[in-house]
Amino acid sequence: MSLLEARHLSRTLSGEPPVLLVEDANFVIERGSFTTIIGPSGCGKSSLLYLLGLLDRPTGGSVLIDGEDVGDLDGDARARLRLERFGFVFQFHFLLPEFTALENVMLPIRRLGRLDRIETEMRAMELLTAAGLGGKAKNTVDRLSGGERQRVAIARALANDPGLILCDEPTGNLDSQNSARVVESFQMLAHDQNRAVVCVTHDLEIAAVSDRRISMLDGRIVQPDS
Ligand SMILES: Nc1ncnc2c1ncn2[C@@H]1O[C@H](COP(=O)(O)OP(=O)(O)OP(=O)(O)O)[C@@H](O)[C@H]1O
Repeated sequence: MSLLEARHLSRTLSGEPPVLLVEDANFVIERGSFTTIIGPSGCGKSSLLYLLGLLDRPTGGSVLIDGEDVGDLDGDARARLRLERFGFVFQFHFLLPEFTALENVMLPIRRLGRLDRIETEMRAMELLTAAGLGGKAKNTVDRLSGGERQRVAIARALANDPGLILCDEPTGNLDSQNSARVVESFQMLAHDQNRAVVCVTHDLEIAAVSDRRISMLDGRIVQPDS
């Protein structure tokens, strides 16, 4: 059974005329795979990612997680699923700048509420150490470089051990060295840790090293399995 599936997935914004963001997307995402979503600016890549991540609701079709259609879930159930099953990494990291790296990674663990305070701190510290930031865990985010911030954002995305990592232009603000490091970590998360990584990107080098590319044009998928 696939981890994530888009089945006739569509999103239209009502208006005169209506704006078609995503039209009839069909694909499956398997564990252990690194997938990129590519295509020209405005073709609907982010819109598709938001649907997959339950950050937006489709106007047609469905998203399935472990074979279950999540369309009927209410907002609270969707928020819970996001917290348990997904990690998100965006171009702008959305970390809390006045909090330390450690506190930022601890936040989603505390929100899920399965670990006590000491376990939460240990888990967050483990993730930061794995990201090469053990020595900077107590730095506030505004005292970290762009590359370090994005590594904290990845550690935060992994906080609750999600099977799915969804990213939107995660290297958009990084130089080539930091960008390569982020991409390596995505490959490791997919191939060594058997998670699924789905990444919207303009960067053709990242697309080239991904296992699979989903190409979009004008809201439609044009090459589902290139
Ligand atoms: N709330 C909105 N109202 C009107 N149009 C919108 C809205 N949100 C998105 N769009 C339009 O929908 C289209 C798809 O947007 P989306 O952000 O998904 O594209 P994208 O491929 O991710 O673009 P980029 O690569 O530039 O980030 C674009 O033409 C955008 O202008």
